[in-house]
Amino acid sequence: MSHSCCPLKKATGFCHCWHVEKRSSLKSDSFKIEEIVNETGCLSIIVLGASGDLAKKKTFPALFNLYRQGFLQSNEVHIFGYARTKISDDELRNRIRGYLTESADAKEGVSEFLQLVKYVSGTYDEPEGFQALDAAIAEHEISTNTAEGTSRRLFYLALPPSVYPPVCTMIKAHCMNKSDLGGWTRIVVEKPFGKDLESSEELSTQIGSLFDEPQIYRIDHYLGKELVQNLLVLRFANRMFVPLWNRDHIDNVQIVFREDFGTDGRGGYFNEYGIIRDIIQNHLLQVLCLVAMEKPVSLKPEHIRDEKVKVLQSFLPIEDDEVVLGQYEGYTDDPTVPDNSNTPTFATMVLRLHNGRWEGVPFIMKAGKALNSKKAEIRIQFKDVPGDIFRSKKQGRNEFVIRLQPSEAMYMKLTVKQPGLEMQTVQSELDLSYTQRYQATVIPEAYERLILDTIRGDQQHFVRRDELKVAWEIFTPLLHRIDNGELKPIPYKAGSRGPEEADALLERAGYVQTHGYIWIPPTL
Ligand SMILES: NC(=O)C1=CN([C@@H]2O[C@H](COP(=O)(O)OP(=O)(O)OC[C@H]3O[C@@H](n4cnc5c(N)ncnc54)[C@H](OP(=O)(O)O)[C@@H]3O)[C@@H](O)[C@H]2O)C=CC1
Ligand SMILES: O=C1O[C@H](COP(=O)(O)O)[C@@H](O)[C@H](O)[C@H]1O
Repeated sequence: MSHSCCPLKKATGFCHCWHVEKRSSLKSDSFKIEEIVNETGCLSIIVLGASGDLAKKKTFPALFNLYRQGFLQSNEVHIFGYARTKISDDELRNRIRGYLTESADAKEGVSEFLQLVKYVSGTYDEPEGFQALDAAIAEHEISTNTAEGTSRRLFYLALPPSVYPPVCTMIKAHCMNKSDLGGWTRIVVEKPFGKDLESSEELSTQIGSLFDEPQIYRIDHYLGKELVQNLLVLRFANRMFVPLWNRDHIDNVQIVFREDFGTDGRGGYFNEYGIIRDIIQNHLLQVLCLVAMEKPVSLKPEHIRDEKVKVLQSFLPIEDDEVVLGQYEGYTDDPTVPDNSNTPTFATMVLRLHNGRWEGVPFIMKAGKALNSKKAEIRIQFKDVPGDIFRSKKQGRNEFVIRLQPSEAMYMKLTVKQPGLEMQTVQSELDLSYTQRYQATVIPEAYERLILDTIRGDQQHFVRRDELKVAWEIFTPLLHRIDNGELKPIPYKAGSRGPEEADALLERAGYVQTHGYIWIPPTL
């Protein structure tokens, strides 16, 4: 490393500047699940609902990033957009172009990538559109494959769940992989998968009658986030956490999602679902499973998903007095939202597990839109030190915080001696901030990682049917009470912390807030 920046080096022979070294680390080989084989040959990715919000903001950008990094090869892959909107190939390309890259070095690839994208227009419940789609895919397969080529077809349903059944029926009837020489047909379905236990089971049965479970990828993009994927490693590859991760040491766990904007033009969708179905029943519950589950037998997808199901089966019913709902003022100004809407845009609730590891430990789930900040994190608060000779309890407890976004980090809040002559204690932290520690690493977008998993046939980070069923069992009684108007959201100001009653619930559940200390993400 050159130390020419240091003015004292000449006099002392040493550099006195601080440098953040770009250290190489000891890395293990990446883990490969034995059954997953790297395949080659023609790959068709079909984005259904290509005219929509998710497709332009997440699906196409993720595909572009995979292409840019060489995971999608131009001699193998073709991407098809499909929707009812009547637009040309170029119109679709122009719609998505602006979402593809922010970095200058990636600009060149954009036009090449867009040439791989074609558009087919059609309805979701009639054969004609799907026959045209099948013909377009087949044409690509014939032109790409050598005589003995395979055919891999990935259908990404970026659509409202209400159209999943007709779309799956049409795919099954008209668009399946036909090659005798190998390949597959897979479908990716988005959340929310149903509205309650009954509708979700109905949807699962309909889709299950058309596709086998290994062909269905129920995506929950929180499972593709870097720090969520780190949870298994953190918990099961670090000896120091093993004795601490249980009811003997942990007082409470919080899993928090906050957004500083409202429903932003998605009011019609959101009002039908609400914050519990949109965020808590899927994203936060999946995170909770990874925090609470036992060590799986191996990293095989089925072993991991078996452990998640056991956690989900251990929940006690949610009590109404452990739920606070909110709705931000101005939510019903959206013309697609009825004035008398009872839909919560905020919820805090306590979930309780009835098992040996977690009995008595509240898992506090908190999610809200139009709040005063945007972040998602897991906050594990430890119990007080018995016989605390420093009386440091007043300053705050040990907390292990996993910041999922923004500024990915994990930090451990500790009580330490305040530097100086006095014996005083102060709250501080051990901090692993990703922007600082992994400066040269670009953290992949969740969708990028998960789409790559679907191509590779890795189901580890996708939700299995029985997992989904138990997830709905937990929330359906509460959701029905809200839908029936038995529980009402409390109004809160947009840009606030949410209803004050939520803080009171946190306190009742045992969370002790640290006063006068805040973690600040380090800057470079
Ligand atoms: N947007 C987001 O940030 C996220 C979305 N999701 C999920 O992804 C899926 C797609 O979301 P999003 O893109 O926002 O949805 P959109 O409302 O943008 O719908 C996508 C496309 O589906 C078609 N469509 C819309 N409503 C209907 C309808 N009632 N009947 C038939 N077709 C319809 C439209 O295409 P056309 O009219 O051209 O056929 C539309 O462009 C949903 O399941 C959503 O919950 C999940 C995570 C985040
Ligand atoms: O699934 C959804 O997630 C987004 C938040 O995703 P994030 O990756 O930005 O945290 C949320 O805005 C949306 O309402 C919901 O449908």
